[in-house]
Amino acid sequence: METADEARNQGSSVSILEKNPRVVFVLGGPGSGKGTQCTNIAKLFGYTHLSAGDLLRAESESDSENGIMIKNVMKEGKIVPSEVTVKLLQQAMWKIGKDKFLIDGFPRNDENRAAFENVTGIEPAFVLYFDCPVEEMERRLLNRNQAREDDKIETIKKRFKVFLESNPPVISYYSEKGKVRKIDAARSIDQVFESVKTIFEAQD
Ligand SMILES: Nc1ncnc2c1ncn2[C@@H]1O[C@H](COP(=O)(O)OP(=O)(O)O)[C@@H](O)[C@H]1O
Ligand SMILES: Nc1ccn([C@H]2C[C@H](O)[C@@H](COP(=O)(O)OP(=O)(O)O)O2)c(=O)n1
Ligand SMILES: [Mg+2]
Repeated sequence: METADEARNQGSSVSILEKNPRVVFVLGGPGSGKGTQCTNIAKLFGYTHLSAGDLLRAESESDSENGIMIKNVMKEGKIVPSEVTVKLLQQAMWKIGKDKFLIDGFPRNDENRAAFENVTGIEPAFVLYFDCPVEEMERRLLNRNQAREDDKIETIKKRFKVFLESNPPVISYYSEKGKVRKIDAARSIDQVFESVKTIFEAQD
């Protein structure tokens, strides 16, 4: 995997990282409302929304050598190796060339977090954390209707288990840095967005 220095030596493609883009990580369990809220935040506050899951799904549908591996990992509810995901995020940031990104569904574990930091040298401005009870997340996922292979109950259960194990170390790491903005995500979409707005208005 490229380090920040190696990437810099490769010239113009890394210009976006040299600009030190503003990055907000958006975390929360499967079904907590990350994607829904990111769409609203992007519109109102001018961020570019990058969903790690969407990038991985697109990669898994391409001819990429990693396609089958990604599909299998997702079906098992596990987390794709960081080098694959970080590369996709980094490429998307270069290609889009904007300077304010919402990174949705990443970092999902401590390995994701450390890899992103090492490769890009970027620290998030803050971390938005949608806190929602598992029962509510399960109800939402079973009604999501996006024909996602991983929204079947067997995979949903596996994803919850992985989330409950892997998310706390990430939240602890950023809590110690005073960067976590936790939101009660069990309320309506509009109520959650009111809290989100307050946070972005205070930060921007
Ligand atoms: N606050 C909310 N209350 C009820 N349903 C919601 C809420 N936020 C999102 N949803 C719905 O729940 C499902 C999961 O939301 P989504 O934004 O895809 O979550 P995530 O990206 O965290 O998995 C979607 O069908 C969405 O429309
Ligand atoms: N950083 C990430 C993000 C997603 N993935 C994989 C594993 C996740 O269960 C799937 C789906 O992620 P996605 O963020 O789209 O899922 P939710 O919106 O939380 O329901 O992708 C990953 O391996 N690593
Ligand atoms: Mg999502």
